[in-house]
Order: sequence, then structure tokens, then C-alpha cells
Amino acid sequence: MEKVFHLGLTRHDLQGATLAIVPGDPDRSARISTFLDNPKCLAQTREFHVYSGQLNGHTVIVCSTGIGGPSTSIAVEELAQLGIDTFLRIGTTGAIQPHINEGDILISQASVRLDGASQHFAPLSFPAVSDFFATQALVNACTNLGIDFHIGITASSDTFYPGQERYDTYSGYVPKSLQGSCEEWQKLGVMNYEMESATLFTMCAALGLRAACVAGVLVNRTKQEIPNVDHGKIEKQSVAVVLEAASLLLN
Ligand SMILES: O=P(O)(O)O[C@H]1O[C@H](CO)[C@@H](O)[C@H]1O
Ligand SMILES: O=c1cc[nH]c(=O)[nH]1
Repeated sequence: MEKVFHLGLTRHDLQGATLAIVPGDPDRSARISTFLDNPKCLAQTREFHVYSGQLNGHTVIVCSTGIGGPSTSIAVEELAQLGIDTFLRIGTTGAIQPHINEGDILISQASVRLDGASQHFAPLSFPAVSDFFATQALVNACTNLGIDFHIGITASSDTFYPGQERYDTYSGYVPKSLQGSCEEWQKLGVMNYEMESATLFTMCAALGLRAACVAGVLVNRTKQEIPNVDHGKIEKQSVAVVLEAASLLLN
């Protein structure tokens, strides 16, 4: 059986799994796996930390994507070759609407394509839209767990600094084309910034795969730039949501 290029795994290793939970952070992969029965580390290569485990008797994969579209596209392409057709991203994010609080849960219905990788899958006129049923599962998961959430549009950028209009303390430089972009997204009702959903949604929609995205808010950028929150607490809630959504989709 053929191994895929980066993950170095075969279909046999995934034991028939069809659903993957995809965080950005490799360490989050390991933490999520501890909530599965019989967790097993399948691979740790570059930013891709891959685990398998059982959720209500179904095999589930957890695979970190690293930061940004290019590595996300590799993880998704290779997991799809191994039999995965459903991708649930669990991330962290920065809110840009004043009514969204730190610690809130955001579900991305669709994303503004501020990335480059998605254009390798479909032209910019093609929407970065989540899968309706996978997103509905995230909504139902929040309802079942009694967790409040916001659902809406996410701006998904290749860069953390200029693409999210951050004026860093080194150069303070954001190119003209991105100056004022945050205010524009705010006016258009965009909830937040993160860095993978545009690639994930576009490529999955283009390739006939299902994708959804949930994120915990680390910072509200209308109030401050540097997070001052308990990351563990925020992660705990979003992990609970993604695991419940995975259970709903698998049953
Ligand atoms: O916490 P993760 O899943 O990595 O998500 C967010 O955090 C990273 C930036 O700090 C980007 O990957 C962004 O999308
Ligand atoms: O503001 C933020 C916070 C987390 N991740 C992002 O991409 N942006």
C-alpha cells in the first residue's frame, strides 16, 4: 500500500476513518487525542501531528495543519487520499466585532479569501463556503452542550500581520492595499480573523469534501491586540464542541 508524501501513512493506518479533526497547533492534536478511546500517535512530521482514536466506536483522525493555507492544503490532500471526506477545523481566532467576547465560540459559515492557496483549487469568484451539514453539526453540538456561539463570516488570511492589518512594533508597515481592510470587514459584518478556513473551505468545496470550522476567541481586537486569556479554558470549550459535532456526524 502506497504511503502519502508528507504524512508517510497508508490507508491501512487510518483504519477506515472518514472524519478528521484538524487543529492548526500540533500540540493541540495531542491534547484532543486524549479525549478519544485508545489514542495512538500515527505520525509526527513537520507541522503534521497525526493521531487516531475511537469516538463512540468510530475511528477518528486528529491531524494538525500548521499555520496557514499551504500546509493545510497538504494535510487535507493527503488525508483525502487516505479516505477522509470530512474535515472539522478547530482553531483560535481574533474577533473584530465589539459585541464578541474573549472566550466566545465562533462558527465560520464562509470565509473571505485573503489566502493564496485556495486560488490553486478554484478561481476567486468561487466561494469559500463551509459544508452545510458539517456546520449544522457544530451548531447542534453547541446547542446540546449549552454553549453560546456566533455564526457568520470569517476573514482568513495568509499572513498574521499585514493580512490582518496589524501594525507591528518593528516596521509598523502594512501595504496600502491592506490599510483600512480591517474596518471594511467590520462594516461588512465579518466576525473574526484566522488563517486556514479559506483554503480549507475552498478546496473541500472544489474537491467534493466536507469542511466546517469552529474557533475560540483569544482576543477582541477592537479592545486590545495581545491576548490575556486562559488558553486552556478556551480550548477546552472548542474541543468539546468539535468532539460532539464529530459524534453527531458519525452516528
Ligand atoms: O490556533 P490555530 O488553529 O493555529 O489558529 C490560529 O492561530 C494561528 C495564528 O496564531 C493561525 O493558525 C490561526 O488560524
Ligand atoms: O487575531 C488572531 C488570533 C489568532 N489567530 C489569528 O489568526 N488571528
